[in-house]
Amino acid sequence: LIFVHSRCKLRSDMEKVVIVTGANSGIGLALCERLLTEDSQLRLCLACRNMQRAEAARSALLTSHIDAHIDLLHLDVGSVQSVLNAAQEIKSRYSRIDFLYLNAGIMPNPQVDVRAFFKGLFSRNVINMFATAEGLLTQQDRLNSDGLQEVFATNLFGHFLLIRELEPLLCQSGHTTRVVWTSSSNARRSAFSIDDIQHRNGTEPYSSSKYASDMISVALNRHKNSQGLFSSVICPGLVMTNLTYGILPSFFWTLIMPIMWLIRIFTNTFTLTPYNGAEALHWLFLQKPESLDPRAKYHSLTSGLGTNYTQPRQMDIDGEMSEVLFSKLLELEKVVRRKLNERNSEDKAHQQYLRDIE
Ligand SMILES: NC(=O)C1=CN([C@@H]2O[C@H](COP(=O)(O)OP(=O)(O)OC[C@H]3O[C@@H](n4cnc5c(N)ncnc54)[C@H](OP(=O)(O)O)[C@@H]3O)[C@@H](O)[C@H]2O)C=CC1
Ligand SMILES: CC(C)CCC[C@@H](C)[C@H]1CC[C@H]2C3=C(CC[C@]12C)[C@@]1(C)CCC(=O)[C@@H](C)[C@@H]1CC3
Repeated sequence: LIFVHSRCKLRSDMEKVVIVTGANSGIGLALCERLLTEDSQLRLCLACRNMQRAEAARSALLTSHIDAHIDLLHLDVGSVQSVLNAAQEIKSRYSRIDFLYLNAGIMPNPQVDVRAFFKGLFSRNVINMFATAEGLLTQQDRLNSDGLQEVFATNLFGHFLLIRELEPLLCQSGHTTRVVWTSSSNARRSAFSIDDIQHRNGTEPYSSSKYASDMISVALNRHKNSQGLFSSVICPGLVMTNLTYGILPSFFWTLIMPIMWLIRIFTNTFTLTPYNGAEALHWLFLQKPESLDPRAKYHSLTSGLGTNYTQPRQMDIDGEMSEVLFSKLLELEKVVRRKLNERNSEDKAHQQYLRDIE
């Protein structure tokens, strides 16, 4: 019995624990598929807001990886309460985390500036326009039920709060944990304002939130590397997923798809398939954290001949500003926790009142 027990313990010690947010579709799902192919011993946790889609994703993964150890976790990164509940659940399920992939993201109500597109098409900036969508895209954001801007809350703050809640697991002596943010080459310094971190007053909340995640990754490395937590950011390139299909009407995508494959010959950033887009996420899984550059964004790229590779590119980050953002997020965390406690006690009081008058 002791022998069996120690073998089981050995197996669970060797199993890497990997959590992926937004794992039920697109790049997140492709990453899960690639990780299971790389390491069949993984303990993989799909952290999703829609449990039906999460269940479907697990079934799809199990068809090609029959013995895989796949857990599901309910997590809506856009809701403070959901993040706190999910973190609690993670702490009760796992004794350590090896990789935390912060991949969930949204781009609501996107608008394409068609005039800017055609202007850009005949300019020297055309390749950059196709790689970053600079000057082409705006979005309409809204407040969520926590009173936060939805894009900021989903793409950045929910993930930040998750890291904060999981700190006891992520920062353990003698163990290294890797946090990987799915950022974007659409992240742009000029779209971000340190005086408006939620982007309440602009029309590029997506770009702002992704730039903020780049900065937070740099700040996390400064604060947490000594405690064994290493953070990286990636850009998957332009990938055809639910997010991109939401930008133009579907008939339009069908029309321009042959052109997209043609453009791919001239730019390596048109990775197009979720498998290709997950290249940098997969590549980071195989790297030693000490060998990584905390100020680099790792790009998934696909050559004209279809070869996938990962390339680091320096990010345009001001260290001082990333520290200020880090402090502002810590402040905001205090505020949302206080508000949530107040809301919960009001709810309790209301329920008590209802019971009393019954
Ligand atoms: N596609 C592209 O060209 C690029 C994508 N990215 C980034 O890649 C990441 C993955 O997107 P992609 O695969 O393209 O698009 P998908 O829409 O296919 O995937 C997004 C995933 O995030 C999940 N998600 C969204 N909101 C929440 C939430 N509040 N809580 C939990 N999960 C949530 C979605 O779940 P659900 O199914 O419930 O909506 C879905 O699983 C995003 O961060 C995106 O910004 C970056 C650069 C380029
Ligand atoms: C004739 C039409 C008006 C053509 C429109 C083309 C655009 C829809 C694409 C050109 C570059 C694309 C792009 C993205 C979305 C679709 C385009 C704007 C992204 C913004 C998708 C999400 C990201 O994070 C970026 C890295 C992508 C960059 C390129």
